Amino acid sequence: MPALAFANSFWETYDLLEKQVKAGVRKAMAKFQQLTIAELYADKGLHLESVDNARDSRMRTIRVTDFWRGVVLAPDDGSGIFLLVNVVPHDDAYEWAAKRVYTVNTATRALEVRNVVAIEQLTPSLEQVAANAPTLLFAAYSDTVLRDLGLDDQVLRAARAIADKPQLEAFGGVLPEDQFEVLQFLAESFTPEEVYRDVVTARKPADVAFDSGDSLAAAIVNTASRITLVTGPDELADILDKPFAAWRVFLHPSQRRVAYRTSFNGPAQVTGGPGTGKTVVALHRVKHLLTRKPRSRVLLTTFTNALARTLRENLALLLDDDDQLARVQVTTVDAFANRIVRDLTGLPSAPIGDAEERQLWRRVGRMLGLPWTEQFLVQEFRQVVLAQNIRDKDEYLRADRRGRGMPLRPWQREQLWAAMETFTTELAGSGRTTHLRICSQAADLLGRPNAGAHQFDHVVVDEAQDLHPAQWRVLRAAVPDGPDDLFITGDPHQRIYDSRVSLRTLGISVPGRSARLRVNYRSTAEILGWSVGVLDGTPVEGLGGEGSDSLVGYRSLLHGKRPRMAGHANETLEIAALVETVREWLRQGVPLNEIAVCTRFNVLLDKVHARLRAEDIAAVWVKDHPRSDVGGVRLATMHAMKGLEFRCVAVVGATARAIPFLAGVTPVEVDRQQYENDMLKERCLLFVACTRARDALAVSWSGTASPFLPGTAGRY
Ligand SMILES: Nc1ncnc2c1ncn2[C@@H]1O[C@H](COP(=O)(O)OP(=O)(O)OP(=O)(O)O)[C@@H](O)[C@H]1O
Repeated sequence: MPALAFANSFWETYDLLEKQVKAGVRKAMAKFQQLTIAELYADKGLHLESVDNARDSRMRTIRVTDFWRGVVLAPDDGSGIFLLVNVVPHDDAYEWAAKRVYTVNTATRALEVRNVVAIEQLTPSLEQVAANAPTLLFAAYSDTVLRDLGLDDQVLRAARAIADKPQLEAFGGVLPEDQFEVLQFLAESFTPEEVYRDVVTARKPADVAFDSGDSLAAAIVNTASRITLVTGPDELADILDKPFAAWRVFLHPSQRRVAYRTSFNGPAQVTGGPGTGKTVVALHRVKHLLTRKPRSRVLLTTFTNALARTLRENLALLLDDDDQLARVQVTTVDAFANRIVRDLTGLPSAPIGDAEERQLWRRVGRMLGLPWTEQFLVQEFRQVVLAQNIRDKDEYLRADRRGRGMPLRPWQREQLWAAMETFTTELAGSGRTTHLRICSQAADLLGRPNAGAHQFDHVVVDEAQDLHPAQWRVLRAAVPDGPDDLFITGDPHQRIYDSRVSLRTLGISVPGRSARLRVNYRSTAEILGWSVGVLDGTPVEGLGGEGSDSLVGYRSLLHGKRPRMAGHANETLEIAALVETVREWLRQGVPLNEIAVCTRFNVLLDKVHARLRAEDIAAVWVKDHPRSDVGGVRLATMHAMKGLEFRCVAVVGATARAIPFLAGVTPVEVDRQQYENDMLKERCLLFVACTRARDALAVSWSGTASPFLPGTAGRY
């Protein structure tokens, strides 16, 4: 009986097909499981036939409906594996199929596809331009080096004619996938050794027929990152009927390598820019850990309750197994700490919010006649006392205040310690506490000998960049030291709260066990390029607090329109223009719940809400946690956009007064270091908001534009 495999190019179109066409695909696919190869060719309804003038003699088409055809690569190696590569309208199918050639990469041994006709047509004109180009992108590499990385004759000739990165990107869509990726890495200045390690070796599947020759069947098995092989009839029905989420099936080799690595001999870390699939990797890692040990328990944490809910839904999609699901607890660190304190002390805790905490500090400052602002007091308490788990005055007087720019004399420290005691006494008097103090208490409780039952076998941490040392202490205490204890994902470029950590000093050391993801699966290259400009190359401290992190090699394979920037004379006109933008997206068929509008503050968001309602456009607040199928444009502050994604995003009110919001930034003359941190936080906040957009991004302001918007300095 023949077997079936699906290429990712198929899923890209399948999801968009109408119901009746999908039914046609299902019916045709079922035949591949019921008939012999001879019967398939003889079947009248299927019309399995060769393609005239095809450059790849294995190309076939099948009939899906009167109007749609499937494109299939037929086996020529006696294996009987048919690869479904696309579903295309009838008239286009033959042309599409005729131009494509599938080959086996000489280095990765994976199956790749190229538009051979386009490469043949484009290369001579590129060569003409290249003859006069001052420099060529790959001039530094010899043919031998490029061939060792898997380039074949045709791609080598094309690569020799490419002058710069935009040309490479424009050409990319027609080049074989692995070879294109090798060229992209080289273009980003990775050494050939690094490219070999990150692209070629990364693709080497651990447990399959890697060296089993050039047969189509072996290559299909070796291409797990782009092809899924169907192993049984139930599986076929399952994958065709469920809404298809590519991330469940196709992992990029760099994602698969970390998610499914058998074991890490201690804490491991995955970083990467927005949309590189860190959350996807965290979910797959959970799956791996649960599968490896039948009774193991996993704690999976993220930053907000809304993100925890989405993680739970996605995990259920990925695991599809109630026993496994029951062994995972998905929560935020704060909620977990709260539960531990309640369970182990029998006492409920009542944390106050940030605004109340600031208010209390203001009262304490006034009561004691202190010269410092409440912002300074909050920061000193969080970044020195709670961060270092300081319990008494002597410890505070000796404390290392590295990272705090304003030096303090001993008598000032005495004064501050008295303020901290007043703060905690006031809190205790009203029966309240703070989230971070609950975390400190939970970490202590988990460290006691009788707490083993509350610990987990593995802890997986998503959105790790904003965790405070007290929160890290809870996570460290939630799992015994050892192999696969902590798996951490995060992006230091998305740090939007003021938490600085040194993971090593907290007993979480990752050297030799860290990986970086570089391919963005969410946004178009146009949105990404513009958003990276918001950061303006400002250096960013690494996730664990040691050294800096960078976005070198960070890229998207998708293309679309450039982000739209618009300044307006006043806010009313800006909101009117926003309504037009939203209407335009709706006219293009974008569903309401795939559109988000975000602002720095709630005041403007309220105005947007009122105006959308007046225009009969449904809108809901992200903070109300609407279910994903609830209609309505999503409204959120920039902070609430963390971790989310939408097809279209409008960032409104990006003015010089809102971003950076100087009232929240420590004045440079008070503390230069804190000023720089605060300013970076503001940049990162705008970066986070803009990188939530998949297809379209519109940024607007009234009055003077935010200085962080690339290309708009001082614009009205
Ligand atoms: N291998 C993959 N194949 C297809 N889609 C993928 C893959 N990996 C990730 N994605 C998609 O890319 C998008 C971003 O993934 P994810 O949310 O995991 O990224 P992230 O790095 O956690 O993002 P951020 O840091 O911005 O929150 C999601 O829509 C996800 O489904």
